[in-house]
Amino acid sequence: MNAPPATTATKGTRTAARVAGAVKVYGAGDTAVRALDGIDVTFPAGRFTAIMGPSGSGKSTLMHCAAGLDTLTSGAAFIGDTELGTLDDRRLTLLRRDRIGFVFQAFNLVPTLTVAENITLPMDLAGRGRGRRGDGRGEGRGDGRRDGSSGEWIDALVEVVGLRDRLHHRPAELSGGQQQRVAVARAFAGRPDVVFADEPTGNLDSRSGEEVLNLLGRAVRRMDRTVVMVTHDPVAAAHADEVVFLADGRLVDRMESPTADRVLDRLKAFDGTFDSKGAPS
Ligand SMILES: Nc1ncnc2c1ncn2[C@@H]1O[C@H](COP(=O)(O)OP(=O)(O)OP(=O)(O)O)[C@@H](O)[C@H]1O
Repeated sequence: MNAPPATTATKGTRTAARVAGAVKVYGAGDTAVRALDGIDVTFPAGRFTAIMGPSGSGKSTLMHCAAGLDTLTSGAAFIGDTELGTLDDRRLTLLRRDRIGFVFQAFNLVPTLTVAENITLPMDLAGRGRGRRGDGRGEGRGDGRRDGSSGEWIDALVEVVGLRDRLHHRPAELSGGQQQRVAVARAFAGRPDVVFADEPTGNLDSRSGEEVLNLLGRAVRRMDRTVVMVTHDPVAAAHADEVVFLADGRLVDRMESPTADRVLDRLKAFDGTFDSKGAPS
C-alpha cells in the first residue's frame, strides 16, 4: 500500500505539509508560554527545508505540531490535504505511521533487531512487509529486501545509505553515524509524504553529520522525497533548499539556496550573538 500523493496539485507546487495561523500556548495564566505565535508556513513536496532560529524560538514545537506529535492551541496543521485536527487518535496514529517519517537526534533504533529489520520495521508494523515473530527476529529474508516495488525501493534506499554490508548487524555494532543512516533509511522506507528530522546530526561528529546530511539531500533530489529539518547548525542548514527562520514563535524570514555563511549572518541579526552552532555564546 503506497501513501497517497501529498496533494492533487501538479509537481513542483505540491504541498507536503503546512501550518496556518498556528498558535501553541504551553501552560496557563501567568506562566503561559506562547511557543508559536501565529505561524503560516508551507513545506513544499520534493524539497529540503530547514527550520532555524534562536533557542526557544519554537522550532521543535513547530515541527511537533506539523507532524501531529503535538496539537495546536489554535490554527491548523495539514499533511497534504489532511487537516490533523480533524483526525481522532487512531487516524492520527495511522497517518503518522503511513505518511510521515521521523529522524531524531537519538537514533531510536530497536537494539534487538538487525539493520535490515530496523529499516523495514514501520512497514512490518503497517502490515506492508512480511510478518514478524514475537521474538523480534524477522521472518522475511532478513536482507532488507521486499517483493515488488517496495522491494526495489528498499533496495535503492539501502544502496543510497551505503549499508549493504551491515544489514545483518545490530545497532550496537555500528558507529553513531551508521546508526543514524539506518534511522534515515527507516524514515524513508514507507515512502512517506514527508520526513521530519529534529537535530539529526546533534549527536554526531562533523564528518558523520555531513554524511547524514548528504543522505537527506540525496533522498530529496534523487528520490523525490520531502524533508523538513530542525537544526541549530548553519552548516547543516546549508544542505537544505530553503531555510525558514523563527524568532519568538513567529516566522521572520525565508532564505533560498542557503550557504552556511549567509545563514550565520542572518542568525547574528537576531537578539544576542551566536556561535558557529547558532547557540547563544
Ligand atoms: N512542554 C512544554 N511546556 C512548557 N513550555 C514549553 C514546552 N515545550 C517548549 N516550551 C517552551 O516553548 C518555547 C519554544 O520551545 P521550543 O522547544 O519549540 O524551542 P526551540 O526553538 O526548539 O528551542 P531549542 O533550540 O532550544 O531546542 C520555549 O520558551 C520553551 O521553553
